[in-house]
Amino acid sequence: MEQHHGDGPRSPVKEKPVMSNIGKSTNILWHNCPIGQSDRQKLLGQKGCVVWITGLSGSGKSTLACALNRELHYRGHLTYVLDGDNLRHGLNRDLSFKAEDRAENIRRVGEVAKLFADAGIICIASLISPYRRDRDACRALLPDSKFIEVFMDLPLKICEARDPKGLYKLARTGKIKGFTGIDDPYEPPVNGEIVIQMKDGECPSPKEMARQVLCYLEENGYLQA
Ligand SMILES: Nc1ncnc2c1ncn2[C@@H]1O[C@H](COP(=O)(O)OS(=O)(=O)O)[C@@H](OP(=O)(O)O)[C@H]1O
Ligand SMILES: Nc1ncnc2c1ncn2[C@@H]1O[C@H](COP(=O)(O)OP(=O)(O)O)[C@@H](O)[C@H]1O
Repeated sequence: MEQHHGDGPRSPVKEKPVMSNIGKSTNILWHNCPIGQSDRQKLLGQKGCVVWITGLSGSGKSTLACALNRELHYRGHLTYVLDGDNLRHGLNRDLSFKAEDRAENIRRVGEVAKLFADAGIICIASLISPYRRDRDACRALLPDSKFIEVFMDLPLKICEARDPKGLYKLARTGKIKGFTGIDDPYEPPVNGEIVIQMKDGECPSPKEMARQVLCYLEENGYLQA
């Protein structure tokens, strides 16, 4: 992040630094390093960005994240996967599934993803991220088309039939409350960059889904510095 992110004006060089107040942090100063994002991108031969995969539980988010990660890795690109389920084992272990905790979950992951993108890495984030407002807030953190939203547009019926963790069954019998798609909302993206859909009643294979995203990255210049 080479630009100044404070509330106040940019600190003039060799003049008294201008302190900022951000949230509960008072008297803080943005420090710029001489090696920046463009230097790291040149080193890596790619553009740092965030591929944000959203969709219902069981829609294939993690499957796509892993398949895309593999394809990019074998083509020599540096990637990192941020998976909602995994992050809830650590960074986000204090968060529940109520709306405000989901919002905080997405905010934190958005900020982490922004750091990865700034590092020049192709960051693949796969989270249900059910609220449009929370996803849009992440998009706003990543200007210049660095936020690529991928919607897993699979019907609830398919996701529920897969039910690899048995969670839909628990939700249907009331043993899990507030389960996305059952008794908690999911707001689909309106203008996302990529939509993964069934074709002729068939779900694309993991490799096909990954190729769809890969083509987008290639066509839009992310796979070169
Ligand atoms: N109530 C409820 N609703 C939805 N999902 C639930 C819930 N309780 C547990 N799980 C499990 O948590 C995984 C989703 O975590 P996320 O961090 O991606 O969710 S969110 O973005 O904060 O909505 C999700 O993983 P995926 O199935 O991979 O989506 C579930 O395994
Ligand atoms: N394209 C696909 N075709 C067939 N099965 C899939 C596909 N994508 C995912 N699956 C299967 O569906 C289940 C849920 O996938 P997963 O990636 O865990 O979804 P999510 O991360 O959205 O919860 C898994 O059992 C997975 O193997």
